[in-house]
Amino acid sequence: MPIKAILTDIEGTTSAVSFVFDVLFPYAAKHLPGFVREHAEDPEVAMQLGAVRLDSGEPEADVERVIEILQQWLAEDRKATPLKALQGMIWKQGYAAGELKGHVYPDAVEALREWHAKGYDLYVYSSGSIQAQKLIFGCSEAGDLTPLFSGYFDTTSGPKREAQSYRHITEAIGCPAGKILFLSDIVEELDAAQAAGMLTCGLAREGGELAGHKTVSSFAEIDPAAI
Ligand SMILES: CSCCC(=O)C(=O)COP(=O)(O)O
Ligand SMILES: [Mg+2]
Repeated sequence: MPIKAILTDIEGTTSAVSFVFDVLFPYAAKHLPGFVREHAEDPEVAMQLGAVRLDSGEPEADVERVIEILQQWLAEDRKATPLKALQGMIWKQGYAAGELKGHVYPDAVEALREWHAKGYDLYVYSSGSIQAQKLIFGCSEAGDLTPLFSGYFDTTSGPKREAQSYRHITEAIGCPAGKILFLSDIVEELDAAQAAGMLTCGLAREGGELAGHKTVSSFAEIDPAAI
């Protein structure tokens, strides 16, 4: 069955882990306290602070305590939806100020452009919020790549290591799972996508093998027509 859609992870797949860990996360950690204090009453921010109180089991937490919880989650790299939403809002300011530029590997840029031109529908699935996904590709070192994508999925579709999340995404994309190719650097994510019926390809940019999945070190090695 030929591939119709390609769904890609970001961190470690289209973009360097080091960009996320050494640039994006520290930027969010540095600006989070000031951002939350300044915007605590803004409806979008207030909604996320409420979700932190709920998820942490601390319904009475004041703003300073919520900041502490968020900093703890940041340190643990917790893929919590309210943290991810707030990170996206903070990064938006960094991209707008010219302090951030999204890293996308040149081989990923070239392949994504080629696949789009050939008619494949391209989608993103990342733990980063949809806003953060649009920013990394929209304000990338290679320019605005968002016209290449047909849609974005984040943790609101479910955790990346659970097959059910990929079933939700398949339904949203609207084509059979067997026509969707999922790309990731994490074997548990590939396993979950495969369990939901998707085809998979692992990215091991430092070399090596993602057990049970075709593995490549660059997008240049992926030919969706040959999968
Ligand atoms: C949208 S860039 C920031 C990515 C991020 O916040 C993250 O947690 C990485 O998640 P991924 O699912 O892309 O590995
Ligand atoms: Mg990844």
